[in-house]
Amino acid sequence: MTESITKEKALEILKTVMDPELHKDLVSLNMIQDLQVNDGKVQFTIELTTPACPLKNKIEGDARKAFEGVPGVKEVEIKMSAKVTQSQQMSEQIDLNIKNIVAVASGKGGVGKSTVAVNLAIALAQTGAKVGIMDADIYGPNVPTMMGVSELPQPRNKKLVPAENYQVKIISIGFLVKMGQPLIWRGPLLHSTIRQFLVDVDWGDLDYLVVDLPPGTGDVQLSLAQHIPVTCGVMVTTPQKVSLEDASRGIEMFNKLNIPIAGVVENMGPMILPDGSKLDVFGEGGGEAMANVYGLPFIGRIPLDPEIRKNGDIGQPIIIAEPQSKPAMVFNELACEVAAFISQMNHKE
Ligand SMILES: Nc1ncnc2c1ncn2[C@@H]1O[C@H](COP(=O)(O)OP(=O)(O)OP(=O)(O)O)[C@@H](O)[C@H]1O
Repeated sequence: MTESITKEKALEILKTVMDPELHKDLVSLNMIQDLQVNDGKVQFTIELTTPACPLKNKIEGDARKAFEGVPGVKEVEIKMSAKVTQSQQMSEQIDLNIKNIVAVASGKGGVGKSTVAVNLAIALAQTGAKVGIMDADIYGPNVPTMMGVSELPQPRNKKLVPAENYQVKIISIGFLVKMGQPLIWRGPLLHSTIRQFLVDVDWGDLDYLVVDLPPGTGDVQLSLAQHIPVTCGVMVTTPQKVSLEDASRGIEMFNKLNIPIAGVVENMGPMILPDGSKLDVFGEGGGEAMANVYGLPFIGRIPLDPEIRKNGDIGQPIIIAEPQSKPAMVFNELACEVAAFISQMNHKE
């Protein structure tokens, strides 16, 4: 049987190719975009940190060489492009007093993205930071329910005033639509609403704004993330294969937008039963393995726990309702990881 080349194998190979200036591999540096492997043909784009990269030819040559003699590789097609930092461009366009925007995303619905966003926001606020959460999930804006708020205060000075609970300021698309009433969000309406959520909301000064993106990695999510000056992303997945495949598309979405990823979170891992044994529902470890393949930090494994659902439903996130529980501790560590990632990023700039 002849060996065939897979996307995972191609990524492993690209991980051996170093950027000669940054002394890190191209995958960890998020320089590999649009990787495709079909019938022995490997295609990808190398995105350079600066358009006038003097080492462009060397990087391309090294990447090509890495595939030489690899079984199953028939052809290698490399495109070179240059990075434009979306968030930098946009911050200049909108005058914001928000220091850092963290976008929480998932490849598909129901994996616990909002749960992670809400608990992350509260954990960050509990460290003393000024925090807001923007619920941009047009398909299921459930942040208000999870945060225990149902309406916005009266506007002030022609600006929307966010609701507030657990020291977190809250804005949600859910405040604009009646419960259970579907609303078709066409692109321009969605974008103007999101922009309004940034510009026309009296956020005050914020250290962190956590954004709960709609699930998925299609055009809606892509253009939404493009309309917000995102500092970094957090990818939420469950451990099972289908969810992981969707999550890897999510990682590629962030890469396409040049948004650095603070890490991957695996939610709904094995449930810990009262006798200490584990009940495996969706599996375990898939999120961490995926993070490793993409050279990303793995920043949290949250077990499946009925208390998370119960407390979410009554507007008391687990980090508030049961601060000593295992999931609450994981959320605290997750918040530390995200904050550390951002401070390292800001340090580099
Ligand atoms: N680790 C967990 N253990 C038990 N229940 C959980 C866990 N994580 C999330 N849930 C529950 O699963 C449901 C879906 O979670 P959540 O709304 O956070 O997911 P989502 O990915 O944001 O979904 P959507 O696609 O609707 O945006 C909620 O009822 C939530 O309380």
